[in-house]
Formats: sequence, C-alpha cells, structure tokens
Amino acid sequence: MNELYTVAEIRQIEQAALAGLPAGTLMQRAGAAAMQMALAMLDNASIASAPRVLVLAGPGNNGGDALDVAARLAQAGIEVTVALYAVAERQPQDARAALGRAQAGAATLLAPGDPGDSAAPSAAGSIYQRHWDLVIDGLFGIGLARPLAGAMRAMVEFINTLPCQVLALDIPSGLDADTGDIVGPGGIAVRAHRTITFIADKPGLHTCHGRDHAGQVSIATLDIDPALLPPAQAFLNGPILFADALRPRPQNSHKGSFGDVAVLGGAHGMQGAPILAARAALHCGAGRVFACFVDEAPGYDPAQPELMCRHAGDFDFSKTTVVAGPGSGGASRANELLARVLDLPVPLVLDADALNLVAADRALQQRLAARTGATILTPHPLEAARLLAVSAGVIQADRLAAARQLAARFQAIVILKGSGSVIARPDGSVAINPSGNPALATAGTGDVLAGVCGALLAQHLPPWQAALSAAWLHGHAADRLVEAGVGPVGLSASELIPAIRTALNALNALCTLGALGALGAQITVNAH
Ligand SMILES: NC(=O)C1=CN([C@@H]2O[C@H](COP(=O)(O)OP(=O)(O)OC[C@H]3O[C@@H](n4cnc5c(N)ncnc54)[C@H](O)[C@@H]3O)[C@@H](O)[C@H]2O)[C@@H](O)CC1
Ligand SMILES: [K+]
Repeated sequence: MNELYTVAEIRQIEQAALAGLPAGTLMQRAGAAAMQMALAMLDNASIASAPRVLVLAGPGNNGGDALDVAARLAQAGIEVTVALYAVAERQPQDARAALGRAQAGAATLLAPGDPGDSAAPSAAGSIYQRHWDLVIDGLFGIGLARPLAGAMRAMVEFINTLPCQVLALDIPSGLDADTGDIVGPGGIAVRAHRTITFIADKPGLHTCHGRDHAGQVSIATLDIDPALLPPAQAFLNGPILFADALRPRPQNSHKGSFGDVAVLGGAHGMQGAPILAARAALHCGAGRVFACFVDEAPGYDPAQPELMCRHAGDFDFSKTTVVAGPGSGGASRANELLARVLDLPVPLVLDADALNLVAADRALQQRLAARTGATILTPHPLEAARLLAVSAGVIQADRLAAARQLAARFQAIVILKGSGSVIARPDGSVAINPSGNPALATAGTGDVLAGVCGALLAQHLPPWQAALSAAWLHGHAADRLVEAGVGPVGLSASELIPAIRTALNALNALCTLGALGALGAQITVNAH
C-alpha cells in the first residue's frame, strides 16, 4: 500500500469507521497490533527473561492506545510500568476505558509529574533510574497541537538517551504527521526505532525529520473497510508507481532510438558538474550525450570518451533533451543560454545554478511557466526557497506544500531533494521517496540525479514517471552501495553512477518478466 493520508483525511476515515463499530473497537485493534509489534521487538532484541517495558501514556486517544497495549502486555506476564500523563476525568471515553483495563491488571501505573514538581519526585525517580528493555511511546498521535513541554518533554529527553528499543504508536510524539517537522517552536520529538501507524500511512513519517524519528514504519489498518479510504493525493514512491513506463528495448534499435541528452553547464572552474550529469545520462541509457560548456570546453572526457564535449554557444539544443544548470554559474552568458533553452519545446531538466538564475530573474520565470515541453525541476531546499522567495526553514517546515507550490507555479514536475525527497506535479499529487541515505549528502550527487532524469526523459518516459524513477533509483543505488560498505562515509557521486545503471537494468528485467509485485525485494545492485 503506497497511499499516504493527511491528519484531516485520517480523521474522516476514523469517523466513518467508528460509526459502524462498537465503542473502543478501533483502539483495541490498535492495542492488539501494537502488542504483536512490541513482542516481536523484545524477541529480536533477544532479551533472555523478564523484560521490562516502559509505556508512556498521554492525555488523549494515543495515550488510550498505550494503555491498551500496557494492559495486554501485563496480561501476557510482562513487567510493565506506565508513565501516565492523563487524568481519567479529562480522557476521551475510549482512552478512559483503556485506563480502566490497565488499572485492573498487573501493570504499575505511575504519574511522574513535572521534574521540578516536588509532589511527585519518587515516581519520576523510579522511572529515570531503572533499566528498560523497550519503551512504548503513546504520548501524542495526530492530536498534538503544540510543542511538548514540562514533564512530558523531560521524559522524551530521557528516553531519547536510552540505549533500548523504542516503539512509537501511530507517530513519534512531537512529530507533525502531515509534514515530518517537529512541532515547535523549540519542540522535541521521540526518536523511535519502529513506528506502528494506525489506519493508513502518513507523509510526516517519511520526510523532513520523519525518517530519523519514526525508524521503520509498519501500518496497522485496524481492519477498516478500504472503501472508506478516499483517493489519495500523496504516495510513497516505489516501482509500482512508475514501472509501467519502463519498456524492454526492442532488438531493432539504434542509438537514435534512445534520444540525445545535452547537459548545459560547466562555467570556468566548475566543469566537473556537467561531466557527472552527462556520465549519469550515458549510463542510464541515453543514445548520445553532449556536455556543453558555458565557458571553455575540454577537448573530451578522458575517463568517458563516449561523451561529446562542446562549447554551449555553438550548440544546437533544439533536438535534444536538455539538462541545464550543473556548474553553469550565474553569469550573464549562462543566463542568455538558459533563456534560449527555456524557449525550446524540448524536454528540460533544470538543476542547481539554472534554478538560481530563474529565481533571480522574473523574465526567466515567465519563460519557464510558459514552456510547452516537459520540465523537471530538481531544487534542494535552499534553491526551492530562492524560487519561492522564502527561507529554507519555511520550505522544510512543509516540504509537501513547497513542492506543490513550485509545481503549480512553474507548471513542472518538481523533485524537492532532501531526506524523503518530495516529487510533485502541477495537479497537486505528490510522492515521497523512501530510498536513499546520508551517503548522498556529498557534492555531485545532485548532478547525477539531474543526468538520470535527462536520460529517462530522452528515452520517452513521461516526466512524472521519469522523476519518480530517477529519485527512486538514485536513492536505491545509494542504499545498496552502503550495504556493500561503499558509504555512508566517503561515497562519491561517480560511484553512484554504475550502481544506478545496475538498478535500472534490474528493474527493466523485472518489468519485462512482469514480476512487479516482487520489485522492491528482488533488486540487488553490485557495488562495482
Ligand atoms: N479515536 C479512535 O477511535 C482511535 C484513535 N486512535 C489514536 O488516537 C490518536 C489521536 O487521538 P487524539 O485525537 O485524542 O489526540 P492525541 O492523543 O494525539 O492527543 C490529543 C490530546 O492532547 C492534548 N494536547 C495536544 N498537544 C498537547 C501538548 N503539547 N501538551 C499537552 N497536551 C496536548 C489535546 O488537548 C488532547 O487532549 C491517534 O494518533 C491514534 O493513536 C487509534 O487508537 C485508532 C482509533
Ligand atoms: K506516539
């Protein structure tokens, strides 16, 4: 299931489901699913005997889920302590019932209070000083309305220092389920190893701070009738979203069948950037690849003599897919060349300096919005901020909204890079890319991504599928390289290129075999 739902959508689904069910049913299903996950985590951690579980239970229904799990684990004979931040009279009805079940069983319930509150130091002390094998976070779910403060904040600070496993219920407390930002100002969020999320998956678990705080995400649908789920506007990216655009190569092919890519960039001192993009385009299947330099052009690329190096001013861009921006600099020469390619109806990828040039020039912005050819923009958060005339902080606070805004404004497909890259199209649909890792945080990987986008456009993938595949392959290749020990420290952008080629060929082979269902699991990439 690739659909992602906002808090507002989850609330609607929840209301529709609750209408047809006895009170407390969904919470008990959530508790049962979470208990299975908790037991599996204790098993995996090979805790020999008598595990100790700390359950954090907040004031709302997320706390109700936590109390339900606590009651179940205690019933199963596990030693459970609940740090309770709820007052029965103020709990929602289902949560109060769950509190009753926990109180009736063998779990120990403590109210740690504010660390500065002398009325409850012993409860806090006994929690802070004991050894825990598993912490279950049920402080807040989708109802969090302001930053964590006081006693709960102190507890989150404490559990974030613990060496034990942490399981978050629904979402890690403190995280915004829609955006993946930490609810602030000055907020804090639980860092979980696993998150079991209820009803459906949520965008905030996969982008911005989401990946660092949610860990591995599992979905418990709580047996809700799928007919109650509305059509999704957001998806988790994966081959199932784009594989039908990949085609086997006909035997009767020639280099003209797979398109030309021209990379426009490489001002003086920055010639490596277009070379990287061009090499990536070559290794992702473009028929012919030109590296076109704003300033002086090298005679050829000795390590990749297949590339044709040209002076951009003399090159005819009208019959190629263009990747503009890698190392192009911000000089007026680069601006003129960019204006020329924006006016051509060719498929176009804009990256790096090309995006900065557009951000600084209203005429270029109008040319971009008026294009008829397919366009993909690949900004990182700072480039996106310049394009929207806001700060990078504003972009990161709601990455989905920023990507959607850019896509609508420039009538283009946008890949907003970063942890959980967001791919958006002008109609408001978005996908969050789950592949990739911090090994990609190194110079040149953006040039490679732009080159992959160019190669896929040149091979006639529609721009949405080209962007989805490029983002996924780029991250997937980095994941396989890290597994093979080539990173996360020291992975170079050049090393990424052959790994992306291997992943693309593996994907193509699986598509040809019609083995879509097994795609994620089956693709293996050798590092070299
Ligand atoms: N209603 C249901 O039947 C179900 C609810 N579910 C759970 O319920 C959660 C949503 O429950 P709620 O809507 O009660 O929301 P939460 O449990 O996330 O928290 C809401 C409560 O916390 C208070 N609050 C918000 N921010 C605070 C802060 N920073 N400090 C102190 N108090 C704060 C609110 O005033 C409210 O009382 C989901 O995330 C999910 O875990 C699941 O059990 C599925 C079924
Ligand atoms: K939680």
